[in-house]
Amino acid sequence: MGEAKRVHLVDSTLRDGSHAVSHQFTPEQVAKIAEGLDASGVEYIEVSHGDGLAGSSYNYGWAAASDEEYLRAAASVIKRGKLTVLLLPGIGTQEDLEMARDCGAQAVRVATHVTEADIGEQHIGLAKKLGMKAFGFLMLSHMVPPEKVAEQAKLFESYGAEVIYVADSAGAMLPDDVKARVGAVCDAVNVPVGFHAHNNLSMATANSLAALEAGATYIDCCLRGLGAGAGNTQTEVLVGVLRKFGYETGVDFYKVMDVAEEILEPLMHRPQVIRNASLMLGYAGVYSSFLLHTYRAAEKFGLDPRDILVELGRRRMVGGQEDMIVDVAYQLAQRKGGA
Ligand SMILES: C[C@H](O)CC(=O)C(=O)O
Ligand SMILES: [Mn+2]
Repeated sequence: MGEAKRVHLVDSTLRDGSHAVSHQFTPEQVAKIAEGLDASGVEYIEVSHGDGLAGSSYNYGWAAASDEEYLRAAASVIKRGKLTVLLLPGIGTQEDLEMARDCGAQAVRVATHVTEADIGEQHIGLAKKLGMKAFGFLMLSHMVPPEKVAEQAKLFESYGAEVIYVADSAGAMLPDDVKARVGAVCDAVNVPVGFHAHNNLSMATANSLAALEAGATYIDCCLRGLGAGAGNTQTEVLVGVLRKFGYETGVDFYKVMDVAEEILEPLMHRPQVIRNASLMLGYAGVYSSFLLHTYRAAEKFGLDPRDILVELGRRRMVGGQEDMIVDVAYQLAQRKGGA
């Protein structure tokens, strides 16, 4: 038998997954989940507001506790894994990153829109100065061709990023789209490449495998697939599937299944299924964390959320423009009312 290929897993239940519980995890719950992930052997455990450090706000949804409380809770139980944070330049600041480092975060993923890696240069630089592992994370990578993703990945690499991620934030890609983008990035940079999937078209696990086939070695996942929109690649499923494909994750399959069923599942507000609106997010190629905002706006203005999503896709709206959803809904309602 050949040597198993190593895959690095980044579990984002306590970051992307927080979208699905409206950022209402308590620090005690965070500690329990982080402890379970760590005991299962998960290498990177990401803890932040769904929209990254300092995401707790009117715009992105108030969290039940501060970043510092969450990070300290997780750091107090993580023994083997690396506590990781996500930071969107413009939302999170240098001070937020320093605070995360003080709390014990060892890695940061600096996330920018796929065409805007340049706004991540200072944060990558600071992360390295603080002794943290710095990842560059290209959001909504489906929106541009593979060459453009590769160009932006090279920028991240030039700033010192040690891993570059292709993120299918809207769950809009099919395996060939993933292979084209991940393959182009792998050809362009000399650092490891990762992939972050969303499950809007039920392709998250298949797309994660496609990314590995194209050369990625880091893959994101969340217990029970918890996450924005239709959620992410399901950690415990991915661990089982990767075993069957001959990959080594270092994660104990049974233990991680138990963490999902016994610790995470009772905390979920609703089952993580692909509802029609999430399907529409993938279909229309719209940012996953727009979903709850879209539902709220649809209810407020008496609209079908699918119409709002199609319009958001048509306008090519990007992460950070959540406040515009209400404007779009208002305009659609005006049009519908014949005003
Ligand atoms: C801040 C975003 O939600 C990052 C992410 O998980 C994605 O782009 O997908
Ligand atoms: Mn995501």
